Amino acid sequence: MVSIHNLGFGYSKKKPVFEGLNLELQTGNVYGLLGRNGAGKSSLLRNIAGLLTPTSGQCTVNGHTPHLRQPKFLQELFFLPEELHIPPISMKEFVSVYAVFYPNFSQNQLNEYLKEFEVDSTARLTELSLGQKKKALISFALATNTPLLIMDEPTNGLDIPSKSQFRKIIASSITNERVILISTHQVRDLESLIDPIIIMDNREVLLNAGTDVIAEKLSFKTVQQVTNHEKVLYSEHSIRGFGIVIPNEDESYTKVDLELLFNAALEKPQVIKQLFN
Ligand SMILES: Nc1ncnc2c1ncn2[C@@H]1O[C@H](COP(=O)(O)OP(=O)(O)OP(=O)(O)O)[C@@H](O)[C@H]1O
Repeated sequence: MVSIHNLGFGYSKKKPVFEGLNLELQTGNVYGLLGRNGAGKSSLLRNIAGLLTPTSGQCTVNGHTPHLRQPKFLQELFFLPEELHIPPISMKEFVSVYAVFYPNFSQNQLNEYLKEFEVDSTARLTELSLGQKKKALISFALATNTPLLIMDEPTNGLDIPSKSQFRKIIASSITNERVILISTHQVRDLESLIDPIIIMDNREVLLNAGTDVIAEKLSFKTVQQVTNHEKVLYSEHSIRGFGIVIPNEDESYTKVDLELLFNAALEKPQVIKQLFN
């Protein structure tokens, strides 16, 4: 559904944000996009949403070129940015203005999500708290039923119960016709939801793989002593000992620890690229 080949982008010619970036996104998945601050996650999302124009390469979404912003493409995409710009109107008025742009918008689904998130649909959106605003717009975004839904840091500002409601709602709304792409720093909050995992660093995509493939290739363990140093891709001290990432050589599958995976990818980018490409 999303196909990116050799994509280059920069805010100035001298300083590219990414170069030669390749990425394929298939329907039926909730992708988690990870990367350190400034890695280019928001810029990539905005390129896919057609809000920024690539300097080289191609990006297509369901056959559309995003930056041309053709009406048919805009109907198929909902982009929820990290910083929300909300008009001083109620959700009912918001629906009457914006729902017409989305042919598969469902009022019933919107009501269901707002109820699940316990958001007052009669209040002016600008008078809601940050978390409530986010939940109102996440509900609207999901109710548009667009084939591509992009959310930049959606769980920022959500309290603990809302994060679990978010996971539940997203998990129930993914279909075989849809791609949900979520950029996040809050890997612990979304660990059970996002799969495949995309890691961006140093102007490129280091990894784009499902957790089944990751577990096939890497083991995540807690050990008391780090031995066999040459095999250990990454280790970090914790209260329980050392969390380590090593190549999976004995076909025993461990649960993927996203934080360890992320740190391992940043510490040994070439090894991770070789393992997965
Ligand atoms: N409007 C802009 N004008 C110029 N440079 C920008 C602009 N927005 C972002 N950048 C630069 O582009 C690079 C990538 O930024 P981007 O916001 O895409 O990263 P990110 O991975 O989303 O970061 P974060 O995790 O901090 O949100 C950074 O070096 C940033 O300084």
